[in-house]
Amino acid sequence: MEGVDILPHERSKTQFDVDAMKIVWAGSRHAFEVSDRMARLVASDPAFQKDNRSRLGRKELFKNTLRKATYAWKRILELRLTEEEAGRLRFFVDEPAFTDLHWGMFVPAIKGQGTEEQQQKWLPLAYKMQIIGCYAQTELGHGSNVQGLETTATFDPDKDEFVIHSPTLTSSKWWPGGLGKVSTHAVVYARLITNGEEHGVHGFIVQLRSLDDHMPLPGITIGDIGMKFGNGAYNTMDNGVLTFDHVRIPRNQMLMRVLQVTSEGKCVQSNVPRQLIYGTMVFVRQTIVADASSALSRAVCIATRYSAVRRQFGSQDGVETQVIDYKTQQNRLFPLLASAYAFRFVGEWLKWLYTDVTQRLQANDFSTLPEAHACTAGLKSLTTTATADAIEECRKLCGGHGYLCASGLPELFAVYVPACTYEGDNVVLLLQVARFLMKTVSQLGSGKKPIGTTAYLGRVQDLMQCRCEVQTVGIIYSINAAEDWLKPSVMLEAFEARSARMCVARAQNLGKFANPEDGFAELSADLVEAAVAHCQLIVVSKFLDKLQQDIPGNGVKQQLQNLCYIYALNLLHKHLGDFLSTGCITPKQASLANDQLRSLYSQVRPNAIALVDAFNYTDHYLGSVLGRYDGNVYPKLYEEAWKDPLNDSVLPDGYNEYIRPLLKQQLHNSRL
Ligand SMILES: CCCCCCCCCC/C=C\C/C=C/C(=O)SCCNC(=O)CCNC(=O)[C@H](O)C(C)(C)COP(=O)(O)OP(=O)(O)OC[C@H]1O[C@@H](n2cnc3c(N)ncnc32)[C@H](O)[C@@H]1OP(=O)(O)O
Ligand SMILES: Cc1cc2nc3c(=O)[nH]c(=O)nc-3n(C[C@H](O)[C@H](O)[C@H](O)COP(=O)(O)OP(=O)(O)OC[C@H]3O[C@@H](n4cnc5c(N)ncnc54)[C@H](O)[C@@H]3O)c2cc1C
Repeated sequence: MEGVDILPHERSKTQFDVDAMKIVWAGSRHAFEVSDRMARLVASDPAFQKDNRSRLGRKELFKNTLRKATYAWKRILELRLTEEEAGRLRFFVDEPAFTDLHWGMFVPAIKGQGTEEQQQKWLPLAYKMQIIGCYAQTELGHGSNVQGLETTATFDPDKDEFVIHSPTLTSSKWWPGGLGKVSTHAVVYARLITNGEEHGVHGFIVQLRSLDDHMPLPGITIGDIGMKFGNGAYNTMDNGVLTFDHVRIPRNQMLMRVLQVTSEGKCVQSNVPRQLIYGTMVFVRQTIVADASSALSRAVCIATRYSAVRRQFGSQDGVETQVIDYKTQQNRLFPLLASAYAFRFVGEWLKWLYTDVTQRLQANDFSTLPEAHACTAGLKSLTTTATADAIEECRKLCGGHGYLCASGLPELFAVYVPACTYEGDNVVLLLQVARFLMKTVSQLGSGKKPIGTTAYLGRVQDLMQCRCEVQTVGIIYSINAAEDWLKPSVMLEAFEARSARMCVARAQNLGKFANPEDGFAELSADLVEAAVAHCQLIVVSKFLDKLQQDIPGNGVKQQLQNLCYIYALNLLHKHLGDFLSTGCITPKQASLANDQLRSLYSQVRPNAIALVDAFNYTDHYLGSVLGRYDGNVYPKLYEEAWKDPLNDSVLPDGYNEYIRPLLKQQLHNSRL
């Protein structure tokens, strides 16, 4: 069987209702319908063509992005799309642009940190795109350490204005997307100074460019920071540099939900916590988790379809084996497929958590903010690291062809990998989680019961005390056969115990230091491992929770169960050292877990193609010859090669200048 016959044959083996799975993946029938409609709209419009991106020079590429982004906006208005539809449309256009920062950070910053009055003034302008905004926080010399920013905003009571200034080279704003060439406004983060006193970092709405001729306003120097990793990729974005030379803005352009500055320069703290200044980052980190499942599922879809099409080495009847049938391929690919689903569900849960904390904040209940910060920071870190690694693994799973731009994977990797850095470097964010965990553990003795995602720390403490005498044989008695690993309570207990024990051990080690900050710095690598264990537990537990829900559709729940256990057992295998060294499981139980994992791979194998079809990606969105829905890989790959500009002529440019003289010289020499 060849090419176009393979994937239909694979689909005929499916053991579950793919349409029902599409709805589970999308989150609801409504979400599925919106996504499906928007994906088709984009795919069918030649204006959104994207297959030439990697061949364009920077200027052409950027102009092309401007064209697409403004055309997308025109369509949004013409079709009167809802906010949800517009978001999906932009998602399927699949090209990083200034609009991401305008809608994703500038608008949320004003919503989250602006007073009612400020929102009323600025949001209508932003909603109509009469102003375009970006989020200017990071500086050349300071990114992770927000409190270390150098830009100043000094209040001048005589004029009732702030003076925004960049005192040093390192205080130049550096990186903000949309800043370099497009934004008319920015939310700029700067140290507030009133009456000679410092009051920490705050956000200010600053106009950067004239609304008439787009020229930078007096005192403002602005430009693009230059080419970034990869062809095409994130180079569609104008990440920018910006300096201020005593730029004046009215007092009412400081975002004042957290702190108000009066006309005398007095600071009045409102009743919301200072950390709300970081609120936009919490919002975006939450969206990044949902995005991780999109990027990962896209790579996995390409690698899975291609693994079914690709054959290597013989079998007895002379037909080569589909590479997807090799256990090694399954062992690399299926955990990534499982991760895509796992990240989808944890992303759904995180969205719920974010909505919940937002509602509480509106009601002046700030109690869940630290947990929301820890969860968004930790899950952002976990899912983006795993996704970036997974995209690269998918490229390798596609062999040599994965290295071609036509596979879609190099560009996907190049666009995706900065997610490990932006919105908080992943290690820095895990250290935040570790601080939160250490604080929680330190309060256990005081009788304060941990809640939410840390509730298990209270429970497992009890467990550790009452079962300490059997620790050498593992704390989980009930695993005596491979199938025992398929019990939700067993899986949860193993992940909870591992994380709790790692946290408690780290806290005990910290206690040995006279100065806790010295201890934290010295043990930071170990602390990061505990934070990872905690975040992995959250993902596993939210996947298990999902399975408790009513999931309609023939065979759908069974498939999700298989994926959930593949996700968890693969993690267990990868982090076996943690599970064994903390005495949570025995080597025998670990070996049973591996047996179970292999058996699950066999159950997923006939459903693999349908499980990636359930993502409902159009060929346009996938942007991959290897991942085509019809599996017609080789003819299309062959066709694609001829489109390369090098093939425009038989003889390359430079033949007469370089190749011909070289060959002639060799000929001449050989005749001597
Ligand atoms: C509508 C469509 C949506 C589409 C979305 C589109 C998304 C577009 C994506 C585009 C791609 C890229 C854009 C990229 C943008 C950026 O990168 S913006 C810049 C991001 N920068 C960072 O993330 C910097 C990272 N650093 C920090 O966050 C903080 O400085 C840090 C967490 C490291 C804290 O450092 P410290 O100095 O220790 O902390 P301090 O300021 O003193 O505060 C300590 C205290 O505060 C708590 N805390 C910290 N952060 C938060 C938070 N975000 N929320 C709540 N609480 C927070 C911390 O836990 C401490 O609490 P404690 O109780 O005192 O222990
Ligand atoms: C594509 C892209 C888009 C971006 N868009 C924007 C934007 O729109 N607006 C904006 O304001 N910013 C933006 N940024 C900037 C981004 O937020 C920062 O790059 C990010 O916060 C990391 O900060 P940094 O670059 O200073 O890294 P650094 O903090 O300098 O990190 C360097 C290394 O030091 C390590 N490190 C740092 N601190 C610690 C610590 N305390 N303990 C242990 N290790 C540590 C890190 O793990 C890392 O390995 C963007 C960045 C990129 C790449």
